Amino acid sequence: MSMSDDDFGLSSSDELELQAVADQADNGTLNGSRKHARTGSEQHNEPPSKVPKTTDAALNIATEVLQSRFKLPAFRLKQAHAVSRVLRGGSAVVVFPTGGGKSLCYQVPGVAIKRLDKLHGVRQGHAEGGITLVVSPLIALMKDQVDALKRLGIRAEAMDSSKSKEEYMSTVEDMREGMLDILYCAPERLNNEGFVASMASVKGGVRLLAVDEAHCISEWGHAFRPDYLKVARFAKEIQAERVICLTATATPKVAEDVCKAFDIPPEEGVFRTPTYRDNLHLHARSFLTKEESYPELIKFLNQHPGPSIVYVTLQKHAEQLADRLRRSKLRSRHFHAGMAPDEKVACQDEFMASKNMIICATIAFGMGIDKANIRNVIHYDIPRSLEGYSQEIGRAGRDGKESHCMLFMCAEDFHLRESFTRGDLPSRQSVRSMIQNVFSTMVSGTGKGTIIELSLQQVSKEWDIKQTVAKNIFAQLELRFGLIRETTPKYTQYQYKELKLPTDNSPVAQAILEGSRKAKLWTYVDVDSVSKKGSISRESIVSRLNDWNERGFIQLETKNVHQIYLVLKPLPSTGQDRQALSDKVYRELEIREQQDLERMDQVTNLVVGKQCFALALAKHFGDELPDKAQECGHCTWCETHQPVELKKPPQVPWDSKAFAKVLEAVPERDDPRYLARIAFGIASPRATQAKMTKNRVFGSMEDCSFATLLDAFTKVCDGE
Ligand SMILES: Nc1ncnc2c1ncn2[C@@H]1O[C@H](COP(=O)(O)OP(=O)(O)OP(=O)(O)O)[C@@H](O)[C@H]1O
Repeated sequence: MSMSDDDFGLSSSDELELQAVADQADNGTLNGSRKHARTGSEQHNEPPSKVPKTTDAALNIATEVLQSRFKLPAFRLKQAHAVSRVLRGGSAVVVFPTGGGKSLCYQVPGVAIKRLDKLHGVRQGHAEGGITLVVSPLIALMKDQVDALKRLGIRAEAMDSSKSKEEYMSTVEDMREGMLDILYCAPERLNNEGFVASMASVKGGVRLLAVDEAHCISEWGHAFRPDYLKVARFAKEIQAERVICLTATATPKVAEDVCKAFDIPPEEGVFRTPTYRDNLHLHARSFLTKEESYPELIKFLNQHPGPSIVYVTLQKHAEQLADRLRRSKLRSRHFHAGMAPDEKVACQDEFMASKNMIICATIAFGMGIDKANIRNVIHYDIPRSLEGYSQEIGRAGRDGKESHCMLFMCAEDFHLRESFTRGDLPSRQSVRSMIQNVFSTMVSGTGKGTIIELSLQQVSKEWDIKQTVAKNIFAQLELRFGLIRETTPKYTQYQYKELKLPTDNSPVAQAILEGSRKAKLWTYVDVDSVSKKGSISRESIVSRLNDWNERGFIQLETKNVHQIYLVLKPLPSTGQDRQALSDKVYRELEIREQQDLERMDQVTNLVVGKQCFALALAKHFGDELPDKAQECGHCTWCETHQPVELKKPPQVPWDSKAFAKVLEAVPERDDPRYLARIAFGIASPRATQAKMTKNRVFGSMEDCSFATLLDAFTKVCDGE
């Protein structure tokens, strides 16, 4: 089976976001340049003496807010501990399982902080007010949260790219006037100079900075995003009084990294609740092929009726499986981020109301779904990591009733999983050449005004480096080496698919419609030329497009984004220095690949291990079973005391004919990874451009291990 970028449905912006959070990212240790935010009283704008000290008063107010505003009777799990620490001015890390109630840990303080000020008679006048800022990577979830808060009468807003200029300005104004309690934004927003400046001058300051999906900060996390490290720097720059980091999945190492990034003392500042849930029965089975596993899936679903989620890796497989289940007389629908917004909503609504529906979905489904009676969560394909697995099974049985989680290990799937991981690491030569060229040809200006302007899309094409990886290389140059600093990007090209565009006779709408180029599927808008032609500001055009997108009239995508980096230090100028820098960057990318491969092994080891699944999972997160029990009593291991045996396809002998054909089809000998990827069936910008993904040799050696292929092609390229 071969894989291409399209398989991941990267056409849809929220899948991009989700994928970025969920998929293995690609960068390395950035410890060297970590800048620490101050915490506790040291971090306050107010003198420490004015910080409320009595826990009881803080907790009383928090409970009062919980009951009167949020209409909930009492805190649960360790919510009260975390809220109380935050209200006393401390920073915290909260590790609660999915649906554990993390949001309340910052939402309640977001309202209670100001009441507490009043009670203690502090911050009257000038410094009154302030806001709670929430950094969250998922725009769709942000909107849901804001709507829910508004319904409760809490002054909340979100700053996302779909905001029109007017809406943006009105939110900024509200902030200035101290009219806002909670503001959500995406981490990318922190690269926007205007936003950082407005946060630094918000009336009353940022009282609390909440960082959602905080595991993205850690290089040990399954979804490391170097951009996320900028949140720690940002916290310091805007002098956030205190910070609360929230995640559902943090191994001890990840929690340690998050603590380090924000100077949170691990002993008092980390609030963790056990992930173990005794109503979840964890099962696993092993198969050679999907044809073998499908009848077992049907059997399982028939034996365990009730609302179910079946997770698969690729969008097209979600569609195909749902279709197949329907043909097997099961009520089923697919869900993935490539669907139109109203289709997604309809699907979710139907699932929420149903008592027997099966959703075949990619990982895009589930976040924000608060359905208590999901009876089964099935991984029909191998999950990407134990963190992902744990998060996904956590959606089952929130009502506490018996629920079943089945993991199918299918030998056929390993190829796709490995392709994901192997597809990220570019060749060393690509990274060297990219850095060499960027530093010599894309730098402009002098002195303080020196900038690097580039299009990641072009960089990616030219040097055969995935865009996400290229972005991470620049994040390394920024955070680890302090050479550059990313600033507000520039968009030059927008494109949209019409969904149901209403009549809009406004001059700006007319200018867009008349000045755009309509192709079969997409309409292309060159913002600068439409602006010139129609004498309409760039901002009005962009905000109208965003408005249409927001209302579901169009599906909007931005193209030709130009990344702008300010140059902070003299860049290495000799070829030798640039190469040394590139090699340091490359080393980190190699480490990421290794970690991602290990993550896959961890999933396999859970299933084939001679240990209770629930215990092994708890241990992975630095936890244990209640009363130090060694067995849960109802997982596959506990029921059989036999490890699941991994089915392995018979070893295929080395196919020298296929090897020769690859060499014949690909004349280049400059990059063994390029050759190995083509043989293995992994798309890359260079392969796509050379139309190699359509060539017969693409994926022709997928039965070989990638490492073996790499070895063989390296020998050829080295002339051995
Ligand atoms: N103390 C409480 N009492 C009753 N309901 C609560 C309490 N805390 C949270 N909830 C409810 O639990 C549900 C899940 O909460 P929330 O969305 O904050 O979880 P989460 O930990 O952020 O989950 P996820 O990891 O999926 O984002 C919500 O419906 C919320 O209202």
